[in-house]
Amino acid sequence: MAALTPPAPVVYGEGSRPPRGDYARDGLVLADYTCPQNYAAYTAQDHDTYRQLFDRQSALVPGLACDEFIAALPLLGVKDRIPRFEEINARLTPATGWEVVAVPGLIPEVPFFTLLANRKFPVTDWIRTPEEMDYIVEPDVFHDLFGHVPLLFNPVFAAHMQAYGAGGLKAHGLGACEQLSRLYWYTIEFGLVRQADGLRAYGAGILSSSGELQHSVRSPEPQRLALDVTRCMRTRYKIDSYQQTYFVIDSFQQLFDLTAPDFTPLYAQVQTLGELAADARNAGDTLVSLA
Ligand SMILES: C[C@H](O)[C@H](O)[C@H]1CNc2nc(N)[nH]c(=O)c2N1
Ligand SMILES: N[C@@H](Cc1ccccc1)C(=O)O
Ligand SMILES: [Fe+2]
Repeated sequence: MAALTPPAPVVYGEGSRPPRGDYARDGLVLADYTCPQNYAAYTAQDHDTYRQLFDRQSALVPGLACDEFIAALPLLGVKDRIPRFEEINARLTPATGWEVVAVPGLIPEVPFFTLLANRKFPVTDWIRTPEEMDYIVEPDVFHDLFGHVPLLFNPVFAAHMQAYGAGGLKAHGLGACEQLSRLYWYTIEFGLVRQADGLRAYGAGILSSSGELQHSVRSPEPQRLALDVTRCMRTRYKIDSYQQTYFVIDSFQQLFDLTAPDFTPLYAQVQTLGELAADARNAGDTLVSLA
């Protein structure tokens, strides 16, 4: 797929101007919450935390992470210290037009989706403390770089992520952010893909987790459903435990195709059908077995 030319930067209207982070750039005021990666602020302990996380997690991925992720992981470059984002962009931008940009943490939906729509992936520029090695509440630089960035080297997934940005801004306008965030959660963060040689993880929340990678692909405990967009958008999720339900795709092209149609009628259908618990069993679900 030819590298898509990123659209012109988005200029915020007054209403969506964020409380901080207004940057004047090339004459445009781009209030997008991004900040330069504060590389000097990282301590030796921070770099060592990244190295330990990278070594532990990359040893776990064979047989559990999808092939595209394993193929792209080396493109993150250095693994004995936190990479400079421009080191990654030197490879990523020529590959799919994506650019990693630093943000101070979780940012509001509109700036987040606007960045995605412009092929800019927001990467948190701090790293967890050694005490948080096994669990963090918010995404840190390791979750974002290790979990999210490798698949941005894949042209189909890269195009899908940009479509998410535009879709997110549309959902915001329709008041459907909650529904769309469930789809994001169960695909981009916790999605599974069925390969010829079995189930594998592609969701960043799984790929960057030492415990959930094995659980999601091997445990008989959770249910696994073939991805149905409406079913997925009805399904609540928990942020502080392993998923009780995983949604499974057959390929990134299928994911791209399933999410291409206009979601407006689906958002209405989700409202009518109502929400489902994270572990709900529902008639019409297509179960995916472990074998
Ligand atoms: C879209 C997703 O569901 C969630 O709402 C957004 C909000 N803001 C974010 N901000 C950052 N920095 N990183 C993220 O992953 C997200 N996720
Ligand atoms: N096709 C969706 C937008 C979208 C694209 C890709 C991923 C998620 C959402 C819509 O019309 O709202
Ligand atoms: Fe994430």
